[in-house]
Amino acid sequence: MAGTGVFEDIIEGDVFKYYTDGEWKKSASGKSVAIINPTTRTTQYKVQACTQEEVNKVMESAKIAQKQWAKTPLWKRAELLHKAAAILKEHKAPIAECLVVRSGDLISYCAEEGVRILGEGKFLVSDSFPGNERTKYCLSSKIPLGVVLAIPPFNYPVNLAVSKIGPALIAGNSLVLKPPTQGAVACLHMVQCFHLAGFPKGLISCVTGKGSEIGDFLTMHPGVNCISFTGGDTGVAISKKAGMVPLQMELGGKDACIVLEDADLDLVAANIIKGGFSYSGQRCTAVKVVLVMESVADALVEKVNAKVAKLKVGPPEDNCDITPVVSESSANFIEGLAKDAKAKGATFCQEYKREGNLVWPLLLDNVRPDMRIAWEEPFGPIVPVIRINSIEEGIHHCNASNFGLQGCVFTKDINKAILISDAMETGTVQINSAPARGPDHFPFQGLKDSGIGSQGITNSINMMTKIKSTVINLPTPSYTMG
Ligand SMILES: NC(=O)c1ccc[n+]([C@@H]2O[C@H](COP(=O)([O-])OP(=O)(O)OC[C@H]3O[C@@H](n4cnc5c(N)ncnc54)[C@H](O)[C@@H]3O)[C@@H](O)[C@H]2O)c1
Repeated sequence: MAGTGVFEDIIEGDVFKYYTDGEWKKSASGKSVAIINPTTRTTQYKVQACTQEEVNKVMESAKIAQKQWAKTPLWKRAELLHKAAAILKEHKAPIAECLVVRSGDLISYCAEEGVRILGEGKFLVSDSFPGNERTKYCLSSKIPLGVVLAIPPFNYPVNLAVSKIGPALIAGNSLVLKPPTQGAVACLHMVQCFHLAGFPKGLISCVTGKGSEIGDFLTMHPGVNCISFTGGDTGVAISKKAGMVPLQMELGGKDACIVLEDADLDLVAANIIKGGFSYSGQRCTAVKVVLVMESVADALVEKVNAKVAKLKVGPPEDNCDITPVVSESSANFIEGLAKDAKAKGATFCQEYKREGNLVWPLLLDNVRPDMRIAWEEPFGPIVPVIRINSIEEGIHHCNASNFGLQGCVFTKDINKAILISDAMETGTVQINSAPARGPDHFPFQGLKDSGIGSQGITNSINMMTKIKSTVINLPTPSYTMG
């Protein structure tokens, strides 16, 4: 149960506390933010509404703690991360087993990868550049950035938090976490695992509150040296407001699934179900548009429909496949897309049905480019199908999107698959599988409005460091003789 056992300290009354200076505290604001249960649409939990003053204090502590942490040997940093990973895995029950095991492994991998890549630097000699003798030796190494601000989204609140925390800490940074309100409770439990591991005070903090009150204040705070954000369009706005700090942005997507005539349609149908409807479609890498060759479209739609009919719809407690989407506004948005498609003549393979935040799975056939669903990210269980007459048409649709996260192509012809993959303007293309993030050490990045930079453990560690060089100047050229 949330807030019990070793997690007792993180809650008082019915409000979860925030974490700063190694302690769980109540905000001086006396206010809280409600977390609404998507099924019952009533308040399930509450978190502190932190003030700007409290954010300032958190930033101050983070700065001080980072200076000490940067002087902590790499192996010791790794040791503490391994400890946190073990504690997280040990206490998976109250957080949710499926969220935690992968995250524990991710933290351990960060520790191991960090020890390897941060233990190495570069040595350059000057005579490789024209006009120079060998009079200068350049030693360069990776050093921390300072305070990293981590902002994960609601749909993977633990995994997408530790994918920022692990790299930041192993690289010698301190970390301020601002969890998504829907998902904050899982985040706060995860933070307690880091607390129990014994990280120094102030090194990790977790502030909760209203985006309108502390969102911009955090992202524009002069104490922040790096922002790692995963979410929607908010990220585009943040990137315009943030100062001269490195940004890692993993944003929305409109992942296309291109299906050629020779594709294994059973495999495609299974991947559309998994890729389009798991998590009720609330995944950045969900299949968000199917671009299928006209000649196989009827057969594919029939296979997908047969599988949609088998999806269990209802509350998460009943282990259903399709469960209520995160908020009423999200359900309203999805409904808007469905209504627009209806008005413009899309074929509804199932009847549109909604109760509260629960939206029944829906496949829309014969979608055309003038419909909003052809371009917008529903973040719900609706998958549009656009019938195409050539591969070029499919690639053109994919590349006309303002998003460029992932895409996938289904064909038995590897040569065509490679050509299509190269032509698709997306951060990753999956061949014969639905888009997906991971394993967590794979590079993961979005082009265009889908992001800045690249995630993946190695890339994130590198991104959260800067290069420092020391040049040794010799009075006379010196060449190694053997
Ligand atoms: N590319 C990826 O890796 C990836 C992964 C998961 C989700 N997503 C995207 O995330 C979106 C869904 O998640 P969401 O609804 O939580 O996204 P969101 O953009 O609404 O919120 C993301 C985070 O930003 C915070 N936030 C909101 N306003 C803020 C502000 N002004 N300043 C600072 N922080 C602020 C939120 O509290 C939350 O923690 C979808 O668009 C999805 O595609 C992307």
